[in-house]
Amino acid sequence: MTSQPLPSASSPVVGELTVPGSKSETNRALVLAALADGPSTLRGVLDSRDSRLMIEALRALGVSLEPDGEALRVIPPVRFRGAADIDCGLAGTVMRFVPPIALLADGPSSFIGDPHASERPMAPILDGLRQLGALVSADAIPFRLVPPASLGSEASVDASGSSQFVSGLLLIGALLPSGLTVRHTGERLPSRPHIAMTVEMLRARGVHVEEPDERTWVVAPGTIAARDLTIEPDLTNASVFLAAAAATGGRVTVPGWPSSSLQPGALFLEIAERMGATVERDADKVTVSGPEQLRGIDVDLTTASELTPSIAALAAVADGTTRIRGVAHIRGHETDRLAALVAELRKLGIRAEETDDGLTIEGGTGLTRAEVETYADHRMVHFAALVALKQPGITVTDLQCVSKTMPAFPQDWARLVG
Ligand SMILES: O=C(O)C1=C[C@@H](OP(=O)(O)O)[C@@H](O)[C@H](O)C1
Ligand SMILES: C=C(OP(=O)(O)O)C(=O)O
Repeated sequence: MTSQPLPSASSPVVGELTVPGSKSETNRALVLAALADGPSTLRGVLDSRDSRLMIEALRALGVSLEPDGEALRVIPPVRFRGAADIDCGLAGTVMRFVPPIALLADGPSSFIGDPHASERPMAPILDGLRQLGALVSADAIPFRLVPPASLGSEASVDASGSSQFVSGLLLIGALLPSGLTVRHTGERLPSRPHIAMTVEMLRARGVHVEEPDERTWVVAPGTIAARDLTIEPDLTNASVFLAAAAATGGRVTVPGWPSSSLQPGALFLEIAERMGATVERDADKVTVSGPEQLRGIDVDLTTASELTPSIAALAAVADGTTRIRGVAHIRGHETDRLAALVAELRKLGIRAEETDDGLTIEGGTGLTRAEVETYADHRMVHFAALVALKQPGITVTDLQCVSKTMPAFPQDWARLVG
């Protein structure tokens, strides 16, 4: 694959940009519409590789998903049917949210994915499905799942590797005959806002979910009410464009920012402020303005680990040391993000170290031109695009992998930066 040049910013980045729907909310809304008691109409649905994989996976299981003007009409089947070779790509939400649905199907299903998908942690959720009665052939992709004749109601999982193990189980809990109790057995639990998003979206559909303590969720048996909804814009993707303003002393506005959101991308605003940027809100518009020079910070990203590659890029151009903590589990994301970021920062001439649960980055020393490797990870493109603003001649190996969550990223970036 030939590497592609990324634009540098000869002047501060200034502009306004609307971003498409949230990956996390889209793929939950699709699953919940598929499990619901009637048809749903979804608007603002993200069109990206991860959402297309989810749509195809649900279709394979018997769900009807058809365009209805700008919206998507989802009609659940009377009974899910087992399906062969359901492709998860590299999508965590597909590989962790669809196998629980296959537990409810009339026959076996099998799951496949991209080469790196087999490296992503799956054992805890597959073990959770075994506790509910399934026969599962392996502990990683590819695997085959045979649903049981009678379904259990309790699963204990160590979700320190991914919050999606808890979310995936909770999504089907109401449709199990006795409901579902999920217990997290591990020490740490990353990405709690994503679990809160799952719980809130279930409650919004009439499902009774209790959280008796911070490691237990109890879902009552019942139906999941069909619901029409409009998906929020993806705030993690939006934050990359806001970060362009922060890095260059520019000014970028994103419209459509929700007044409150469970997306962890919303936390970018306070992190940018701590690094020296200014954040303004005017109705649904958020504007970030960059300072003359960003400053390094000490930041715990346990709740918002998706932001790590963008914050690492800002850290590289900020004065002083940045410490990113609480993200050990991102070694199991699209790639080992801690190793990837350290390798690529060093290529760019930046001193960076991996710690037990994060990164230390010595910023502000200037960058050298380099070819940044993406490791098929869309957020490594975000990292590369941000550092490239500050150093002409930076290229990236696989720009197209941004299609995982935002296919229009290259065009939108060129328009804003160019
Ligand atoms: O449930 C979700 O939509 C997500 C949960 C998080 O996963 P982890 O808990 O594995 O970090 C997040 O990083 C991922 O991008 C999306
Ligand atoms: C970790 C991510 O994705 P996934 O949903 O595949 O886990 C991500 O988008 O940063």
